Amino acid sequence: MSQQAVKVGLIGLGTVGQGVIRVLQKNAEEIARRVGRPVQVTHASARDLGRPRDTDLAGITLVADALSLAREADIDVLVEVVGGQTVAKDAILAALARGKPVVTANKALLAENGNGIFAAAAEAGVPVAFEASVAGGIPIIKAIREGLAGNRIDSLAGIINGTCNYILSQMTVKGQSFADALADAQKLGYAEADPTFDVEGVDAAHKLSILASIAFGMPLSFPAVACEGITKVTAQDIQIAQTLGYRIKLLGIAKRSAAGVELRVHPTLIPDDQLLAKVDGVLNSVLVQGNAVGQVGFYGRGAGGDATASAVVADLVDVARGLGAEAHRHVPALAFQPAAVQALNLLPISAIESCYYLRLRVADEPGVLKGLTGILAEHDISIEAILQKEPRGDDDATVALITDRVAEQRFDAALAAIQALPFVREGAARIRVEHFKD
Ligand SMILES: NC(=O)c1ccc[n+]([C@@H]2O[C@H](COP(=O)([O-])OP(=O)(O)OC[C@H]3O[C@@H](n4cnc5c(N)ncnc54)[C@H](O)[C@@H]3O)[C@@H](O)[C@H]2O)c1
Ligand SMILES: N[C@@H](CCO)C(=O)O
Ligand code: NA
Repeated sequence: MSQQAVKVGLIGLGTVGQGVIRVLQKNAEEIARRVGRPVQVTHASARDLGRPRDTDLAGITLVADALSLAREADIDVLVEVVGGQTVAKDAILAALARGKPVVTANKALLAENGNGIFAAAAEAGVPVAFEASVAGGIPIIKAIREGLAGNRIDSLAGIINGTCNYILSQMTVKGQSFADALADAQKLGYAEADPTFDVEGVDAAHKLSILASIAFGMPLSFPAVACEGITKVTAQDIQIAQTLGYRIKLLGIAKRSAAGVELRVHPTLIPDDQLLAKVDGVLNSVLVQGNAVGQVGFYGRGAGGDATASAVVADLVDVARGLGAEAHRHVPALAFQPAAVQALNLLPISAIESCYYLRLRVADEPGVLKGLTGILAEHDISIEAILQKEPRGDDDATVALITDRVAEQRFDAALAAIQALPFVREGAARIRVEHFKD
């Protein structure tokens, strides 16, 4: 067994980059036993090389810029944990062009540019590994691509943004404000460089497009993901949902049926006795429905330096074991052979069916419930639960209800008619409701 180390070039020495160095150092012996030889970061590049860091950089050659590292350094594999589009993409393509495999945690880059990057990797005959890009430390990519390869996957759904789950959990359990919970998530290293990607659902949409591709064998289709974040979820809705027996979570959902594929990210009420409702803090969880295995669930830390590094290092182990192997021996990037990846019919959100939570501010006067239920009945929408709260201080009351399943278009038509009622005030909240099999 050759003892020459596998030489890793690392670009980005932030939360994840430093985690990768720590995990490779901490578990060096176990990793060498798994690979057959040591795996070491030999070159690294950061925007500010002089910045003091807690991580031990002894023995690592610091290179002034990321592109030089990718192009010129004597490395066997490039790890990209810079984030963003420009430098990350140029460095990855430069490494691939030189026949170097790549490991990346960059879901934004893959969601936007993955089809081109995977084509370049196929051309170069080397892998691009991306386990850390979805659900942090949970080995969800490997599980879907390899562990569930015997199934036709019909759907998947899950909590795939740690920052949003942390914020919603803190608001629900500790009564913390949205702004304070977000600031904590940033301090803990969970949030993206631009946290609007997290709270507006964009990061979850990036991840969902990656999961859908490897589950259904379709090209990355990020622009087709219907995306709503958590910025409009209020403490009042969280509290009413709890009273009705639900928790609010940001979910990513991908489903395929004869009609086509639905891809959506949005806040969702989930019955509080179901698995996903109990996943709190930075934890992520993904449920996958396969036609042979049934439902499989995955659960673990979705963000943070060491948890994400766990996935990056697992990819490094895979890549290191396969160095020099013929290209056809690599697991295909999108789980299906490139020629078998097929564009599928993507459904607009208006065609999608779900149950709805609706919360309204209404005048405290007789006939309100009759007016509301009348309009829902006219649109053939049944009500599962309804709750009325007397006014406190001002003249308005609150009505909240949960509907049966209905197509979005029909629900929106009913909502427009409800909002036109003279006793309904501005500021309705409407959140989708999903029930999962445990
Ligand atoms: N933090 C997490 O929990 C987490 C989890 C999964 C995936 N990711 C992904 O991992 C990547 C890195 O995230 P992070 O949280 O470590 O971010 P970060 O901001 O902590 O680190 C990024 C580092 O890259 C450096 N950098 C920026 N431009 C550079 C350049 N041109 N050359 C060299 N270095 C440069 C920055 O100075 C920073 O230190 C992102 O793609 C992110 O989406 C993060
Ligand atoms: N910002 C991301 C990092 C992990 O991908 C999250 O909060 O889930
Ligand atoms: Na993962």
